[in-house]
Amino acid sequence: MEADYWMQRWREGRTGWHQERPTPLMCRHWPKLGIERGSRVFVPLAGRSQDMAWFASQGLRVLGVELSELAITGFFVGHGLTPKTTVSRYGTHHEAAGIELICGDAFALDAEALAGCDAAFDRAAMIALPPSLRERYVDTVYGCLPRRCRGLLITLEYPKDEKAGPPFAVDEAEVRARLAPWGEVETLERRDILAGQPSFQAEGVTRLETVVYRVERRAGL
Ligand SMILES: C[S@@+](CC[C@H](N)C(=O)[O-])C[C@H]1O[C@@H](n2cnc3c(N)ncnc32)[C@H](O)[C@@H]1O
Repeated sequence: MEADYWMQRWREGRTGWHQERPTPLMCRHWPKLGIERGSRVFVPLAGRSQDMAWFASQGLRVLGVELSELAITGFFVGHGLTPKTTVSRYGTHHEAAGIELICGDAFALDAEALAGCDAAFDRAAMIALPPSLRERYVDTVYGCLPRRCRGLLITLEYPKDEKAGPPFAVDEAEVRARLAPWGEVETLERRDILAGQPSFQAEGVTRLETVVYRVERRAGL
């Protein structure tokens, strides 16, 4: 999944992953993390997710990274906000109402870029990437988060031979193996969602589950 692929999907409005409401499983599990008001939440591969507005409504600050300018503009316009714009080595930063979105490549981020983050939220980000990019993604994003940073990761699981991604199936064994070098992983919920996903059924998918993990960057690495 190269940048051109995502740019084209945004240009053509093929953004079937986008939800007009905050992710219900996030609203349900986020309070368990005990993230204090004023904390900063990192949202990788942010799209124009309403989850970011939900974080702001909870008194949290947001740092997102997203390749598509269309997605970022759509987010701010959709919320009636006019962001201030600055440029750094990571890309063009757009900021309004405590929400800062970098129009840039997540793979270009480093520990300095994420230094101020206390929490992270990964929905449709890790699972948006093919296996060949996931290792690099985990090393860049999870590996650069500050110690003790904690958050939620939401994945999808389905029989891998029944559908081509994205979204890709990322099973629990893979999540645990990939994140083990960086921190702790706890499974909070596993839910069968096939009945509510007609597009997966139409592709012949016979099992579809979503899994919510609590992840915490280990201290001392
Ligand atoms: C499946 S969408 C999910 C968006 C969002 N997380 C949500 O839940 O609505 C994946 C997003 O990641 C963006 N993306 C893909 N590769 C990226 C990269 N290397 N750096 C930044 N954004 C990227 C795409 O443009 C797309 O908006």
